[in-house]
Amino acid sequence: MAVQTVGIIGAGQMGNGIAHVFALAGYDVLMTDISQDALDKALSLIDRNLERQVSRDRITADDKKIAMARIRTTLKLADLGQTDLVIEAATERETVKQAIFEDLVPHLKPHTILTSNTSSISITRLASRTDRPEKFMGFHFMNPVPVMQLVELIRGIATDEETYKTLHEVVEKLGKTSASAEDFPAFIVNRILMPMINEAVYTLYEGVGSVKSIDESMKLGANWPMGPLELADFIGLDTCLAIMNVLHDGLADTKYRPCPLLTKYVEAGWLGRKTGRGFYDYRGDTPVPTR
Ligand SMILES: CC(=O)CC(=O)SCCNC(=O)CCNC(=O)[C@H](O)C(C)(C)COP(=O)(O)OP(=O)(O)OC[C@H]1O[C@@H](n2cnc3c(N)ncnc32)[C@H](O)[C@@H]1OP(=O)(O)O
Ligand SMILES: NC(=O)C1=CN([C@@H]2O[C@H](COP(=O)(O)OP(=O)(O)OC[C@H]3O[C@@H](n4cnc5c(N)ncnc54)[C@H](OP(=O)(O)O)[C@@H]3O)[C@@H](O)[C@H]2O)C=CC1
Repeated sequence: MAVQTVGIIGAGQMGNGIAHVFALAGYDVLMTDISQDALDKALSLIDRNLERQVSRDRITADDKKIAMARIRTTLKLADLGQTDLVIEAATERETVKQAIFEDLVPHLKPHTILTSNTSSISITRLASRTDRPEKFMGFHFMNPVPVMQLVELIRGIATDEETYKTLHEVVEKLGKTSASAEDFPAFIVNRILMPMINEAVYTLYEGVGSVKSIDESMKLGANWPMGPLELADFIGLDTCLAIMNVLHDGLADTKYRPCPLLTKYVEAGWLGRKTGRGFYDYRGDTPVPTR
């Protein structure tokens, strides 16, 4: 089944990056969110990120103009019923995702493929609440989407071969590389990465290191491009905590218990870059550790 129009639900950090790469690759994009402010912010961020690629001669000014013209926004979830492929990229809370799919399903065309950009939540469970589990997949982009090469493809227990093949072709058209993961908690990337980030928070919580020394150690000692606490702020501390809870609940192993300090930051609303403050305070000229 050919994909031409793509619906994106959630105009946050991931939604805007997904819209960016699909529009640049020639797809027509319709992005929705529950707040007009989030949609407006996403469009200006996409414009800035495309401009950055123009200034580095990665794309031409014309490519940018055509890509921006391909992105439309709406506050009405039902409008996405006209698309060929839907990518849900709303908050990492299963109840939020389930409610979105339940509201959307009555408006969909018979052939539309449904996907979630979830970091960790069961694809089989999300699919079971729709009218098309055979056309449902995990379609997991990495942050920042315009830069990261990987897309994790996760089949639910009922996903059919045609759906998998269609999405595999879409990943190739985006110029990215797919990796297939089995549908178990947090799939591959976050099954490995998030416990490492959680361990970095424990290292801070137990006073083994400071925010600065922990991030410096992993950047200079393990050649990480970002320190684990800087990366946690980049991902979003609410998303990091949500993933740890999915691992802890789904695998029933205490080694996945989220660090109490991570929970504290989330409860304070200090979610990282997206709220201006997390393990670092981003409200000044340079990021300052908050602990
Ligand atoms: C949580 C999940 O479910 C899954 C996940 O995503 S886990 C998180 C995965 N992501 C990571 O691990 C990110 C680790 N960090 C990095 O790779 C790098 O720090 C980084 C690419 C984010 C920035 O790299 P950098 O060298 O410090 O920045 P910089 O040299 O300015 O930018 C490199 C490129 O990235 C782009 N870029 C940087 N930050 C960006 C952003 N926030 N959004 C979009 N593009 C960005 C720049 O435009 C530049 O693009 P071009 O090469 O096309 O010119
Ligand atoms: N952050 C990351 O590094 C990565 C995240 N992911 C996954 O992508 C998804 C989105 O993450 P991220 O972009 O970081 O999250 P953000 O919090 O940045 O964005 C989520 C967006 O979804 C909106 N939203 C909430 N409820 C609804 C709804 N019912 N309908 C439409 N929009 C809604 C939010 O609005 P509001 O803020 O007003 O609630 C917000 O604008 C999550 O599943 C996450 O696990 C995957 C890879 C990497």
